Amino acid sequence: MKGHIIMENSIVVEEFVKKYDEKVVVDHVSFSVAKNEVFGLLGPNGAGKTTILESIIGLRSPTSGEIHMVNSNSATSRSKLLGKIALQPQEANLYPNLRVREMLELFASLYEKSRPVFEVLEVVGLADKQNVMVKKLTDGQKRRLLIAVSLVSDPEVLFLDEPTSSLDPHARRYIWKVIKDMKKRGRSVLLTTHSMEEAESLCDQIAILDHGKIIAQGKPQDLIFQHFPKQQLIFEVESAPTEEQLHELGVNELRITETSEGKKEVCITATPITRHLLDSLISSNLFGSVEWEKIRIESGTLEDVFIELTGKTIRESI
Ligand SMILES: Nc1ncnc2c1ncn2[C@@H]1O[C@H](COP(=O)(O)OP(=O)(O)OP(=O)(O)O)[C@@H](O)[C@H]1O
Repeated sequence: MKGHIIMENSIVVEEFVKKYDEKVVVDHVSFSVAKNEVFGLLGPNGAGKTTILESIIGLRSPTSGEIHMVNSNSATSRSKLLGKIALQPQEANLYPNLRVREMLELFASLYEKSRPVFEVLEVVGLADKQNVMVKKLTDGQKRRLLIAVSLVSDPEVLFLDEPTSSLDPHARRYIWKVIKDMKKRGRSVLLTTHSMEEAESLCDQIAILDHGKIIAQGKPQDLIFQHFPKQQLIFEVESAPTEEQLHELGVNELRITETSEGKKEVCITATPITRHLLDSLISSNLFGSVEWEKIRIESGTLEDVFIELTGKTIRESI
């Protein structure tokens, strides 16, 4: 393990292999998570996400390979990591007969340094529930409280295992806020998810896993662009310019169709749609009255990348 790599990253996983009996469930996985970065492990059920996450924390030991976190070896230096990392606890760790604030104060008292409880309550959106008994919370609020518990130690790295699965959109929004808040504070987050949408909007870097192997890794937008470089710009106009006029503006691939209201729908394909192309289209005055605020750009998604790599949707794989 090279010293300088460890210094610059919160987590470094190198050639990690995990076998149960002779079954390989994680197969030579390598990645690193930088400080101030949200890293997503994506994949269907059984892909190996939880095994990787729990091995990084030191709850499972690698069959081979190395895992380092905040400059310590996960397998051999667990005590050094106390207070520096946090994993969202299970629901069984909640005390139903305590009030929300009391429960967080109890957990905060376990650490030498902790984040103010009121601040954590604000981040997870439970400030107005601070005097409510834990047992009276809804499922979504309990999940947020569990994440609050993991925030009180003000960890350098936060681990979240499918933090938003089966949550309603309201509760999900708060979890997303927690993740963005961690990043703003210069901390790292490693999360596992089945949701491509979640990964696309939250993660700086992702690794897509299938059958224990990383099949794609990088920034979500880079992965999408690598696999689906073409983008479509779509808008409606009263009357469309000729193809020749558009070619002169640098448009090489386009489709113009008539809508049910008798307007024209212009669909321009480019690799990718650049700011320069948009500027020249808008300033050309070729389109008459275009409702520019209604234009849309369509491009590939992470789901499309997953389908291309595995031949199935992530839902079909679950
Ligand atoms: N303790 C264990 N003993 C034997 N096999 C295990 C053990 N833990 C996990 N596995 C197997 O390892 C593989 C990876 O499991 P893991 O839980 O890491 O996947 P996952 O991607 O997190 O899935 P999910 O999304 O369902 O949580 C699965 O085939 C699972 O059955």
